[in-house]
Amino acid sequence: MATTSTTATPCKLALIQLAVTADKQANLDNARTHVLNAASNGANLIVLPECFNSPYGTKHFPQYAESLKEGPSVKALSAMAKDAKAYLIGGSIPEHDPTDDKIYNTCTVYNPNGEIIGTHRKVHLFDIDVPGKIRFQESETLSAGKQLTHVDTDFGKIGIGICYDIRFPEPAMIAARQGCFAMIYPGAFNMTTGPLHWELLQRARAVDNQIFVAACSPARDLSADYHAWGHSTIVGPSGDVLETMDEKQGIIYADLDLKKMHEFRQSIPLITQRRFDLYADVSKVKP
Ligand SMILES: O=C(O)CCC(=O)C(=O)O
Repeated sequence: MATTSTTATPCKLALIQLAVTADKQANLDNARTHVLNAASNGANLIVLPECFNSPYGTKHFPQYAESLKEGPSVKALSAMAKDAKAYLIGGSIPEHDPTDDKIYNTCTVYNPNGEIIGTHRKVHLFDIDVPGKIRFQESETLSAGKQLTHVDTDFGKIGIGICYDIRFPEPAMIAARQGCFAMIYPGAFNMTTGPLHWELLQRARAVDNQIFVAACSPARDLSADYHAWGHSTIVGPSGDVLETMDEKQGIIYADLDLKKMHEFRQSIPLITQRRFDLYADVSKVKP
C-alpha cells in the first residue's frame, strides 16, 4: 500500500464559496478576484465550487458547455493559477467534448505555473427523485466520466471527486490506499440533502480513510432555479470540522498538517488492521 509523505511543503487550503450568476464572463472575473485574494492571504491550494461558471441545471449545461481546448474557462483558470502562484482545483464546468459530442461535468486542476495537472469528469451523475422535495436528473444532458482522478502536488497526492461522487465511499478509499492525503470535492448540495448529508458525508469519508476532506459549494442564490446549500467545509483526518461557513459568498482557510494526520493514523491504525481476507471484493457480494 502506498504511503503518504511527511516531508511535503506546508499546505494552506482555501475554499472559495462563489456567488454564481448567469453571466459566464462575470463568473470568471469574480473567480479571479477571489483566487488572487486567497493567494494574497497565503493560500497555496485553492478550490472553486462545482459549476462555478454557469447556473446549475440540466437545461443550462448545453448552453454553457465549452471545449477544454478552445473555451474561455480553461484559459482563465490557467491564468488565475499562474498569477496566484498556487495550485488551483478549478471547481467544475460543463465541458463539451467535440470528439464524442457529449457534455461532462468536469473539474480541471492546475499547478502554480498554470499547467493542467488533472481532469476529473464527474463519475456518478446526480440522478435523484425525493418526492415532494427535489427531482434532479443530470443524465438528461450529461454523460458520466470513466475514471478516478488523483493529482500530484508539492504537498502530496490529492484525490478529486465532484459532489454526488462523495456519496460513494469506494473512490475515497482507493485514493487513501494509493497515498492521497486528501479528497477534494467541488459540490453543490441543495436545501433538502444539504442539511441531511453534506457535512456527514465529508466527515464519513474523512474518518473512514483518515484523510482530509473538503467540499466547496457555490453561495446560495434564492433567485436561481437551484438553491445551493453553501456551507463549504474542511474536515480533518479524525473527522473533526476544521473550518466551515454559512451560505453566503466568502472564503475559508485551513492549514493541513500532515504530521498530525500520521500521528492520528498511528494511534488508531486502521490501515494495518483491515481484514481484506473477509471483505476483499464487495462488488462480488450479491445484494
Ligand atoms: O447528493 C446530493 O444530495 C446532491 C448532489 C448534487 O447536488 C450534485 O451532484 O451536484
